[in-house]
Amino acid sequence: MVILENVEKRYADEMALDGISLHIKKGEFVFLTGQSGAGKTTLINLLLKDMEPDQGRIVVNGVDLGKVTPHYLYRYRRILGVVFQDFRLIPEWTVYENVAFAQRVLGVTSHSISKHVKDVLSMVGLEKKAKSHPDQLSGGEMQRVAIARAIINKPYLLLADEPTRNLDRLNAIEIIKIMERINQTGTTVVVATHNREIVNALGKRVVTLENGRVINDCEHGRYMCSEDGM
Ligand SMILES: Nc1ncnc2c1ncn2[C@@H]1O[C@H](COP(=O)(O)OP(=O)(O)OP(=O)(O)O)[C@@H](O)[C@H]1O
Repeated sequence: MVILENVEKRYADEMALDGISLHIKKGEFVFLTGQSGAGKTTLINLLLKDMEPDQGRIVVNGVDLGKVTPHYLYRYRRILGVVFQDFRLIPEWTVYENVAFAQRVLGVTSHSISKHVKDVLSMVGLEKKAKSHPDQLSGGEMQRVAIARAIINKPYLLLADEPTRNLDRLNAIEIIKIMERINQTGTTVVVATHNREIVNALGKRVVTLENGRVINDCEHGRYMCSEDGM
């Protein structure tokens, strides 16, 4: 479960999040929507503990983020998988190496890594691209590698910030279907997006932000929870 209680975040005199309270259940799939500047990225960054809130409390899987010291940050981050709009792959490494790295740092044996990489690449439909480098892949393929990397350690929570922004329509749909499949394996998924079509197609929970506040929170919602009067 993810709990935010009255969370505030300000940049200089800009109030980015203005008293956000939100509960996300284990296994939920949640879209975060809202206009540019509404506070979606700030919320994701707080969940990553990339920054601290000025007020309020954030608890993820029983971990109170306010109590996580820098020394234990890496442990907290192990329960997260993260996907960004710009993929963030290491260009000099192959697909295999990019995905395997998250397991290498945990000291997993080469034999197990090989099996796990094969499994996640198959889940994202890229088993034949293990030896390719990022510059030999399409944008959609690069994002699928980034997803494979994000899920290889079986995260409790998968966070994605505009994962389809740099993709065409068909690739965007493919990426979101993969995230839905990951969610079906039990991983809680939070996706910040402007993509109206994919939000409407999935019929998942939609939390809409405006000026740093939650203005709508709909089960089985549509974009901004508004088009069908929800
Ligand atoms: N590093 C920063 N310094 C100052 N203000 C910032 C900073 N980052 C974000 N902001 C401001 O905080 C508010 C929320 O920004 P945030 O990036 O969270 O919105 P967003 O909903 O993710 O927008 P977008 O959809 O354009 O990515 C905006 O008014 C933005 O200008």
